[in-house]
Amino acid sequence: MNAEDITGVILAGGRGSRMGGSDKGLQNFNGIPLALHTLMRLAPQVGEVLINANRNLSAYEAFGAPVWPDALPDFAGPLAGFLTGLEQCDTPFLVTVPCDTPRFPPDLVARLSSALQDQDAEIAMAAAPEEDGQLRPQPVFCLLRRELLESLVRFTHGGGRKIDAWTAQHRTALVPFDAPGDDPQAFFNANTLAELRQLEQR
Ligand SMILES: Nc1nc2c(ncn2[C@@H]2O[C@H](COP(=O)(O)OP(=O)(O)OP(=O)(O)O)[C@@H](O)[C@H]2O)c(=O)[nH]1
Ligand SMILES: [Mg+2]
Repeated sequence: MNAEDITGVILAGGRGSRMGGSDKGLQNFNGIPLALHTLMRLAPQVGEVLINANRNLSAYEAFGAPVWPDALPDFAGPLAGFLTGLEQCDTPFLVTVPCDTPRFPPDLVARLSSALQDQDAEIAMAAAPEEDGQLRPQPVFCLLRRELLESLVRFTHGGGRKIDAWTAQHRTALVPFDAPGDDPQAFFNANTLAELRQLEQR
């Protein structure tokens, strides 16, 4: 699989309620808006990048990538961002990355792609250790075949909102990021401003 066959979508469409309702993707991380930091880390791994945001669209447009809001109303959750990404994706594959996990692996997409191909899967989902050291699925980090659009339209229009409930309907490869040399904190995300400041210091 070539990077050119993959579109990356940055999920920045949430409410940010644990950050006082602020637009998380526009919060600074080491002086750079989180969504722009994510864009710079993701761009070398894929052919194209889209930003999925629901507020302050012109601020996101200034980062230089196309910006698409959710078609589903009322902040339906990250799966709404998967749907937006698949709808706008012109490549055979889409990879989803949230805007609030600034240390995600620089080889994220390469490892998801290898697993998807090796296991002939429809979806490859990252799994990584959390603060307690336990390896857990990281459902917002998924590589998807574009053909899954129809399935996701059906699922979301039927009221489905949970990523893992949808991915369970498809052949999903779980891809561990806990090898020696992997940053054990790569998948730590910032839900609060305090967590964001902690991530900066690491
Ligand atoms: N497109 C889209 N993305 C969302 C939505 N809700 C959450 N996300 C994204 O999913 C990822 C994980 O979400 P959370 O950590 O819960 O972020 P959040 O919803 O902004 O924050 P909280 O309101 O504090 O839960 C983030 O990248 C969010 O931008 C939504 O309704 N639509
Ligand atoms: Mg949320």
